[in-house]
Amino acid sequence: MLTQHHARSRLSSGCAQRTQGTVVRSLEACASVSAGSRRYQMLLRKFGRLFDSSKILCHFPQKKKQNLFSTFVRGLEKQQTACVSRQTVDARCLDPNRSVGMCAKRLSVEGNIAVGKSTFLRMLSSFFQEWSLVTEPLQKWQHVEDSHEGMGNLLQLLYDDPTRWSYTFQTVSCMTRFKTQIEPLSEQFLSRNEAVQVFERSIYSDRYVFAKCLFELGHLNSIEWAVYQEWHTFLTQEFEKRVALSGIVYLQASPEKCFERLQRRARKEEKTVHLDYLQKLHEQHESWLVTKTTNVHFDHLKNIPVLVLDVNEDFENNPPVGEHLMKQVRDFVTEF
Ligand SMILES: Nc1ncnc2c1ncn2[C@@H]1O[C@H](COP(=O)(O)OP(=O)(O)OP(=O)(O)O)[C@@H](O)[C@H]1O
Ligand SMILES: Nc1nc(=O)c2ncn([C@H]3C[C@H](O)[C@@H](CO)O3)c2[nH]1
Repeated sequence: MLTQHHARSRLSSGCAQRTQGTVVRSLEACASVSAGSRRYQMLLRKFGRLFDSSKILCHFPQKKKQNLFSTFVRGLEKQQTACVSRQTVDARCLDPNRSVGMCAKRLSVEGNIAVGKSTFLRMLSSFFQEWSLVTEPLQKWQHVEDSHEGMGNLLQLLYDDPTRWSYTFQTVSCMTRFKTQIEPLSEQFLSRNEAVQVFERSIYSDRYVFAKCLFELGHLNSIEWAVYQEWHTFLTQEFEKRVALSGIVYLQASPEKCFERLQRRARKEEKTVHLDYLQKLHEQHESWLVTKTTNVHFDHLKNIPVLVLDVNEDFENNPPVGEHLMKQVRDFVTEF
């Protein structure tokens, strides 16, 4: 292992055409991965080369060099559990000015209507009490301020007249999802060894499942679909890391099973939801997350890790099934 002494002697050896930014990024990356992991070794080699290949640090004032060096040494000493990929390191940082250690792993739980996402989130909250869970902002859609009527129920309007209300619904659903996804996390939460945040659905299912489906069904016309996509792309690029996810958990069940659960739950707005709509939504989920034939527009989303969990079986009233699902999520999260 590179010792403090070795690294110091390399500090004084020569110069190269590297930017300060590169050095800082390497240092931060070194500090953020587990010592002993392959990625760590790779960074170590890269870091060693940076020092070997000279000029690098001659642009830095002495104090800065010392700070950088102690950051590096702290990185060497740090024993973290997970091996973090470069892409994930980026996706985990909510604020680009924040140090790499102050990041959260961010997952979304995706799946068809009534597949059991809320139930699954409740189970996550009892297994992983330290995690931050963010439920879908459904109540906001059921209570939209209406200057004439007081409050309007947009979910009801959508299901009663989808062609009239789909565009309005998607603007509200997506806007509320953006708001929840960019909400800052407390310093206290972020400073935990493992800060994990889980969202029930995301700005991505809003577009690649629902809005796309409503367009294909003719409820969004081509102009509405184009306008929706334009502002969705714009906002996602603007917010960039603040809306990026580290992974997706896809709860998969047959449309028939979801329909059965939907009927049992009997939410009043969903009386007009039929099996064929659930079949269409199922196909959208499969194309996006399983066969990956959906054309997605954001690089980080193209390669995102997806955990597919079969939830046809009752996990709500069957503890061993539930525990097995939780274990799979635990392992999945540990991987990145
Ligand atoms: N694995 C399961 N086995 C049996 N019943 C389940 C299971 N998961 C959920 N349910 C039941 O199915 C119904 C729908 O579940 P839930 O509300 O969690 O779905 P959801 O995916 O959050 O729905 P939505 O898409 O509307 O947000 C509830 O009555 C719940 O008790
Ligand atoms: N059109 C449409 N777009 C969305 O982004 C969206 N997200 C959720 N829903 C519907 C499904 C449930 O009935 C109910 C609660 O999940 O809201 C949506 N409907």
